[in-house]
Amino acid sequence: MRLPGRIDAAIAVLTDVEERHRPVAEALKDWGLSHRFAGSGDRAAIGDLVYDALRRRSSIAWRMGEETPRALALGAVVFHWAEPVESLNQLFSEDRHAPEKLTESELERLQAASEENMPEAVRADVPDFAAKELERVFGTAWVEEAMALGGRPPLDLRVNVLKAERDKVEAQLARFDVEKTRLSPVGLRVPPREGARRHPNVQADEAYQRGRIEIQDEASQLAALLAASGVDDSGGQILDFCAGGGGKTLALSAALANRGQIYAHDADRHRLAPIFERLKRAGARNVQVRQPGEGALDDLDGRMDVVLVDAPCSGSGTWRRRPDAKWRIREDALQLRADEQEKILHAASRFVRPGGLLVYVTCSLFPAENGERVAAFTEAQPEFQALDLAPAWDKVTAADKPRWATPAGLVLTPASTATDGFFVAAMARQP
Ligand SMILES: C[S@@+](CC[C@H](N)C(=O)[O-])C[C@H]1O[C@@H](n2cnc3c(N)ncnc32)[C@H](O)[C@@H]1O
Repeated sequence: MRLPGRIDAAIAVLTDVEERHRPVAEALKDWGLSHRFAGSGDRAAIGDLVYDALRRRSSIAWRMGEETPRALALGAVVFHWAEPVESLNQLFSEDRHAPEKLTESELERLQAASEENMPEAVRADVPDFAAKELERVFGTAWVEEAMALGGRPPLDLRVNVLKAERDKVEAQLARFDVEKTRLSPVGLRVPPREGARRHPNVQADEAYQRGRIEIQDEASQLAALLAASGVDDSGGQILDFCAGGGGKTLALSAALANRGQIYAHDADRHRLAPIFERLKRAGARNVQVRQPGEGALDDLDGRMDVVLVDAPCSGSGTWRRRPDAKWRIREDALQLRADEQEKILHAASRFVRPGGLLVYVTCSLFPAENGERVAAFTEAQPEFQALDLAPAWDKVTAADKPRWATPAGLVLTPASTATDGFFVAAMARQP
């Protein structure tokens, strides 16, 4: 397929997403199944175009004067892939898979390159209520922070130090143009790709198959390292209360060098299911999986050095990877999330031993899910005190402290730390 056919396909996928309220990944998969002639390069390029159109949806719509799938796809190609608008109609006329030729008004809109007079809220490319939340954390820097949430993400890998060394894996994966991550001492990064170039399929690589690497954003790696720094080098006991598929559990296991004991728990046994295979591949031997159920954790009451709560959240920090979620989220869902987060914090806190740590993590940037939850929790349970993470940060990384660090928690963002958006806080229980 050439570019016109890919644009036409992107319009079809965006239409499916809009009209049937479908997640992008599913709509793309279906398109691939019903167009088997398209190669993997085509599918990746169509995916990139759809994702880029959604990442920049409000600013593209503003420049095009309409928010149709066609306007979004054309705008993404011209404004963000720097495709010269003058040659598009010629290309379209030479390709039978092309969309309809550009109208006069589309040509005019696509050629009027200026973003002058674009309102801040449009340039930020986030829903209005999110703009307010972001302004509460980042003040005047909120537009810059919001815009970075509309960029393309890198592909980050965590080197599993139980099985491999970072330098060696970096050399083995040199053909993927990997580089060492700046903050995480165990990370490698494939930088974001330009235009229709795609990221390598690292899961097919021997390094992945043999458990030497995991796919994990640098911010997640840091969150796990910060949590693990709450136990000493001889090991300790950590409860990963919301372990899901085990991303952070595996990172904790490696950070403890297979010493101590980690308990992986989740309220949803289906989410936990992949963990068994992943633990095996990673060679993690210090993890016990605790399936949910009445009394499943009773023996851990008041005994854990660290309890990690990687809470369910809006995911606003990961909008680069899931831009469709950015436009689907509703303001009233935030309150429901906040209530859920509060309940989980209280439920998890009973497992922290006196003198131990409750580490609270979200992949959100909204204060309603972050600092405010910590403040509400410590007010309700005064035997827990928010702990300044600065010393822990210095223990896990040689990098400077992040820009958005306060004694109540660290905020990592695409703009300030070149990671996904993450919040990490620690609360110490009185000895
Ligand atoms: C952000 S995800 C966890 C991701 C995981 N830690 C990782 O690194 O791959 C949040 C998880 O919290 C779980 N969860 C939701 N409510 C819970 C509850 N009340 N108790 C424990 N886990 C819960 C969800 O099932 C979900 O797997």
